[in-house]
Amino acid sequence: MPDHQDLGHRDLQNQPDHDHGALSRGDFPPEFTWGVATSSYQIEGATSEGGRGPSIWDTFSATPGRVVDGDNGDVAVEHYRRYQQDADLMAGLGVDAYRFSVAWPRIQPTGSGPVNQAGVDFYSRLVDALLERGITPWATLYHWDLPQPLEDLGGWPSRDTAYRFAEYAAHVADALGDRVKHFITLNEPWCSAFLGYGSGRHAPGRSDGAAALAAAHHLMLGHGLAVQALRERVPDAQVGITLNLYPVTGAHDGHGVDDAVRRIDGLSNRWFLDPVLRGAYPKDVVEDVAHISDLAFVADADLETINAPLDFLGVNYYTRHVVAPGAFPGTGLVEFTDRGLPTTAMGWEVDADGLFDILTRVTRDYGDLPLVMTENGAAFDDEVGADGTVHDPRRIDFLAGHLAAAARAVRAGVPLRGYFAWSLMDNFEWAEGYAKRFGIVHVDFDTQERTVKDSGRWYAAFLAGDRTQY
Ligand SMILES: N#[N+]C[C@@H]1[C@@H](O)[C@H](O)[C@@H](O)[C@@H]2O[C@H]12
Repeated sequence: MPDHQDLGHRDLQNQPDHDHGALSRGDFPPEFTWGVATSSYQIEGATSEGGRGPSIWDTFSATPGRVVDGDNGDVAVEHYRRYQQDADLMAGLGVDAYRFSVAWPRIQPTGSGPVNQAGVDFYSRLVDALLERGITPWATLYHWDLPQPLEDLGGWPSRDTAYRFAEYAAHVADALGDRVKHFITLNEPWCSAFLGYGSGRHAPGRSDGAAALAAAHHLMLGHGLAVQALRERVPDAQVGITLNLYPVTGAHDGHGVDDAVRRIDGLSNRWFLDPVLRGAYPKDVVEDVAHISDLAFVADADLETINAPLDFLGVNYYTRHVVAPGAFPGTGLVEFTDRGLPTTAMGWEVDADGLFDILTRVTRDYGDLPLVMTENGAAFDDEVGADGTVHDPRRIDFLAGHLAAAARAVRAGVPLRGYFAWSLMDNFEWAEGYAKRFGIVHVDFDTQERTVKDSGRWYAAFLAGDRTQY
């Protein structure tokens, strides 16, 4: 069991900028974990094979207008059948670890009841393939592919789903816990709840603020119950949760900006950080959402369950939020703005300093819990050249700049323990379909041919100890 002390506010000295330009893995602790990350629905395909049941993303993708170009994960990048080839790719990159997700609908096709042995066998084969190549498996239990039958029974707004998730976690622990010792319960519950049930931009595509808040709560309750199930079955496991976190900055210093920053920091970050790491919802944000929900779904012992001791916090970082009061000050409306910085293909500003800011903030405000960058990367419009290579200098610049920021955070005292590049290979980018490429390995979606991009070669060289410029 973890024994970190919550040291409260830490005085993290912002170390002087490193000798700008020189960076190597030697700038990180020797035991630092270097990896790549993916998720089941984004890469596996074979959605009707091996006894897998339907997920909310199968349903959402099949709904006209929900996903760009009507794309879906039916084929994806065929990882279900190409996992040995992909494990070879990872070995070639020289990664220490691979963060993948287990598809709940492969383990329990209806979301409850007996285990589908073919599904268990696939992940068992994948884990063995990784271990044979000296690659440590990190398993995410939930990366958004909820079994559709559970959505039909209410989905994450329903408390029962939290209990079904804990049962599923126990099955995964029983099946893989002899070889998998790193577990992430949830990936980005903010997206599952607020994009899935709030804006409807993600599966299951509902637009109901009260349902979104209930979903967020039951996702976190499921997290806490799953931590218990994992610890009972895999006592030597390292267990964490992954949150997408954002530094939030005011667009100017005019009237109302501080409140805009507080509101967005509250809903983006503290609504999940505080229950998971402090066992309480942030009071100011409870007031902000009171007109949407009275949180009647919160039962007495829930926050104690959610505040289960963790071994690490996974942080997904992509960009910063820059905000200003909305057109009607005092209404609580907030506008998201930009600073005219270079952007990725997702339209997100490239802001490596934001990585330093969010890592130091979490350590300063929430104590010495080890942190792991479970995702960081960028989408750019990559093309395979006539010579068969993929030149992606902007992704190299992105990775180098963010790794430099991570090294600065380590020097400032952040207990950062690992970094997983998002993503191993181009894949199904949710509502953007296959139009957005995040991989350090290019995939021809027609032929399934994999081509290591220049950024993949750069990452491999970095992992091999080469010094790089940034
Ligand atoms: N968008 N985007 C890229 C990336 C997405 O592909 C991952 O599945 C999510 O965990 C997280 O949102 C980040």
